Amino acid sequence: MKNEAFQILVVDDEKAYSDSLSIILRSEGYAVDTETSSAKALEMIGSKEYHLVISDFMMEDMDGFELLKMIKEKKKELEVIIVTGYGSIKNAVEAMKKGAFSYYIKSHDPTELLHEVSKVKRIRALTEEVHQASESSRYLMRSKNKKMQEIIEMAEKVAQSDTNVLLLGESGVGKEVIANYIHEQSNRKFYQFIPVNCRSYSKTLLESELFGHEKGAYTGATETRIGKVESAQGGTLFLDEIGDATLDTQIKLLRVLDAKYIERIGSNEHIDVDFRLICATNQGLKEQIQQGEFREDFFYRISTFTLEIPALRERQEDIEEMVRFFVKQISRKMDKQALDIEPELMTYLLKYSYPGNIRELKNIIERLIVLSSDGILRKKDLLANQQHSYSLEYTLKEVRAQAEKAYIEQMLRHMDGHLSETANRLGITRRQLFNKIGQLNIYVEK
Ligand SMILES: Nc1ncnc2c1ncn2[C@@H]1O[C@H](COP(=O)(O)OP(=O)(O)OP(=O)(O)O)[C@@H](O)[C@H]1O
Repeated sequence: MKNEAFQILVVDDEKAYSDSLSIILRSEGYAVDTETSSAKALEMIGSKEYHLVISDFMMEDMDGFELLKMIKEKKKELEVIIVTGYGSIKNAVEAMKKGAFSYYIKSHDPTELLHEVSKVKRIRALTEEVHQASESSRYLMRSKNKKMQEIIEMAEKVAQSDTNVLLLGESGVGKEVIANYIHEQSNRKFYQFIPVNCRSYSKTLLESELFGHEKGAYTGATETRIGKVESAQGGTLFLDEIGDATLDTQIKLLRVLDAKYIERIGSNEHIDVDFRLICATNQGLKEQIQQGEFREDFFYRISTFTLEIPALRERQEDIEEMVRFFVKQISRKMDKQALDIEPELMTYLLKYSYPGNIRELKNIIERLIVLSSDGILRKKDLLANQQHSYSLEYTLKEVRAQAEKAYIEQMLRHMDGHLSETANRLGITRRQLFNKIGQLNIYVEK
């Protein structure tokens, strides 16, 4: 961040002093506002994005402790440097214990203050970097689960070689996140990580997406286009849902892996390619081989090293931290203030089975944040507004069961857990309701 983008608010009821401080700070290029009243300063902090407040400790309308406390309540991450006379160093030290960044003694050399300001700026830049990394949808959160820890360790090891990797696991468990992690840990990290979802394209389109085409290669090919394999030059190609590639496309990929060159569609020119291949699937490739839908030779070629990522329900020790992580990540993205999680909601989230895995957990949190109007995430919002968007791997029977379960739970809550009334409203007998509660594993609040 350039100094001009670093916004400082100087608060001092002695105007002459705040003016002279602001001249010094501006001479270094910082953007500075000054304010003589603490109450006004608080208003300004609420309406403008400051990076630092430099505040006098003794002011008429509010003492430094109180102002510091109110600033930190409003904006926890906003740093405050306390300015004080020589006589009240003890108070300034106390203020640091309460969250001030540092203090500056009025009679000292102003370069001391400038030094502190540049420290705040540097730390700010570092935290922003960390935030940006953890805001990426490719960020890999560490795990407390033993199996997951082993997988991450193995991913780090395999990253050092050029081996092809096959990632197995249900939808939403983080296969793409792991593939990207392998790339980032490898020497290929200076080149690109190129993901392609084989399910998103028809056969012709997938091949053109992978290998590119020359202008006029087929109807609609109005421009020469570079394929993803070429874009992954030097880096990593990630083929998601590889089970959806047709036998023809599999042969072509196998040839590329052997010969290490491609031909764009509509051209005979050989273009040398060098990349690492990571594939992923949530289907049983072995069964597909038996049914003749997947080539055995291709399977062996892509699965030199296989990692099976566990479902979220098998790593329950991670759920609580993940919930807190996504609450922070998503609320920052949506520009919402810190949010609290109601304990009943956490209990529910810890018990839930997440058929859609981490993606589903993330979606649930996002929905809760949108619905929360008072800074608290509540269980009732989740259940009352459950949208019926299902991951595309259920049978109709399973979807029906989920919908029934959600509706019965909603009615039970509405009827304050009164079983006969609930059965009545649902148009079933009490006995049928009991059966449903058992079959669908419905949670009845006591
Ligand atoms: N370890 C993790 N830390 C933080 N976020 C994660 C982690 N694993 C997965 N996610 C998040 O969960 C979501 C699903 O992850 P990802 O797309 O990698 O799953 P997938 O297994 O590749 O899914 P699909 O099979 O449907 O392609 C993403 O939004 C991703 O950011």
